[in-house]
Amino acid sequence: MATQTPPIPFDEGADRVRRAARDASRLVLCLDFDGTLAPIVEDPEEAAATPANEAVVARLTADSRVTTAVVSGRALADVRERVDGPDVYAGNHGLELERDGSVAVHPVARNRAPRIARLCSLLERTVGTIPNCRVENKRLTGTVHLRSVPEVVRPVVRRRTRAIVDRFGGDDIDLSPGKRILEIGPAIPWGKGNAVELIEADVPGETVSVYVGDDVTDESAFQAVESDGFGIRVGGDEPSAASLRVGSPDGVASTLEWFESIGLELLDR
Ligand SMILES: O=P(O)(O)OC[C@H]1O[C@H](O[C@H]2O[C@H](CO)[C@@H](O)[C@H](O)[C@H]2O)[C@H](O)[C@@H](O)[C@@H]1O
Repeated sequence: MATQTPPIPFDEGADRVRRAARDASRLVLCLDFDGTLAPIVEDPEEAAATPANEAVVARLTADSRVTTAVVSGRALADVRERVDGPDVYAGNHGLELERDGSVAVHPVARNRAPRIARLCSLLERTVGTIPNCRVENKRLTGTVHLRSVPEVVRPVVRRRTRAIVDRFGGDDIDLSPGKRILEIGPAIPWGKGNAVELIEADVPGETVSVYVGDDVTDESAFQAVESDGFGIRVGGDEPSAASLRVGSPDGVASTLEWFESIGLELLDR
């Protein structure tokens, strides 16, 4: 596990980013969706990127020196509907990756998809009947949403979900936390960080990589970029593998605009 220290505000670390950009000829920009491009909302169906984020991602994608990727915990098909046009999409926390028009799916995750489907249907019939508890079947992973469940009831949902996943998932399926969610997925050592490494490997020349995200599953991606780039965490100064932070999806838009107006100018200087 990488050292986790409190990230510093992006503005305070911008000089380091400037120096790294001068040594590079290309920018790899990987972006999480919920809580990063899109503000967190009660109903996951209603989540949408802010207009400023949508616009700046489109402008950066149009620049030939930039590779943009959206790397989400949502199913690839879902996140694709929500953000238009990046060069690469990664869905289900990196288990599916769309590059150059073709989609690669982690083979173990593909094999375990029927188990996930079975678990999601069991969960729908059990915790899913608790008012405001929603089960999202994302094919390769599943999510139990707690955000709208009254606080006193959440421990019951957690307990029942854990019992079902232990009983019917065994050693093959993991349960992990997220922002007011429980994520069910194949127990394999693969996450967003692995997807980011594959994306970086496709880009030739000297690159500077940036990953922006807000949740625990983004930590492996911060780790992947921090050796020769920058993790930017959306949120407060809780310890993270990211060295930099911004406060909100509006702060993400300002930071992406900084890359557009200042960062790109410095490439190859
Ligand atoms: O990796 P991400 O793109 O950030 O996806 C992580 C999960 O995001 C969604 O849930 C989160 O956002 C919802 C809408 O704002 C919110 O209601 C929920 O409480 C958050 O945890 C999505 O629904 C999940 O499938 C993703 O895994």
